[in-house]
Amino acid sequence: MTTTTPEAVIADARERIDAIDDRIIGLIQERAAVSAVVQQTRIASGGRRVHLAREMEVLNHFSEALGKPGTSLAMTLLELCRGRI
Ligand SMILES: C=C(O[C@@H]1C=C(C(=O)O)C=C[C@H]1O)C(=O)O
Repeated sequence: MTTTTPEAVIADARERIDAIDDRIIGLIQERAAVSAVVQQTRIASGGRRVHLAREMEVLNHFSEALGKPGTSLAMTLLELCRGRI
């Protein structure tokens, strides 16, 4: 029989959390790069960097999935991807 201490369970779970966080950070960087393509293309064709109607769709997507904190998360994500407005 294997005995597992609470300390070992916590240390193992934290390692998994760190690995998940690394993946989330990578996905955010990937999202920012894709977002930059859209923004640069729009600016190059005479448009604006920011498109508020689209941002509302992103905010709604996150709030439907995650509730009110999802809105805050989406706002931070938008700031990371297009800068402050
Ligand atoms: C990427 C776009 O440009 C900007 C960045 C967005 C984003 O990162 O999701 C959303 C709307 C725009 O303000 C877009 O219009 O889709």
